Amino acid sequence: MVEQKTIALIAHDGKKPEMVGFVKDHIDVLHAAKLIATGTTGSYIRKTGLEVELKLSGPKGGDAQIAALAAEGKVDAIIFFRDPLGKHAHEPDIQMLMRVCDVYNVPLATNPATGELILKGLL
Ligand SMILES: O=C(CO)COP(=O)(O)O
Repeated sequence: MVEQKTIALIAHDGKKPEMVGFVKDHIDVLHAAKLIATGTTGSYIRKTGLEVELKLSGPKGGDAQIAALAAEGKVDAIIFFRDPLGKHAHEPDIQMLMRVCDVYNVPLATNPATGELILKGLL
């Protein structure tokens, strides 16, 4: 049996519509994965009908929770649509998540084009 992949989905507020569009465009492949998401992003993704495990909201520690899972080898890829035009109180957590991905060689997509390549390679 092929092992189910775990994918984390995260989007800043300015990028949530793009994340929902991305999820809808790839809903068939995403059905095959175990999905986790930061709280608010996940609540939007649920509306597409996909099952997703919700972590805390990003600013309340959700990015840190997902980073911890990545460090433990429990996440196969992270798709994180950051808003490059926004300012975030939890910027240290965002940087930490990206750093952990580099420390542990976890695939990290920060835009839909890369997200698509990751899904093609993984699922
Ligand atoms: O802030 C986030 C990522 O840094 C996303 O968190 P939410 O999905 O809870 O909005």
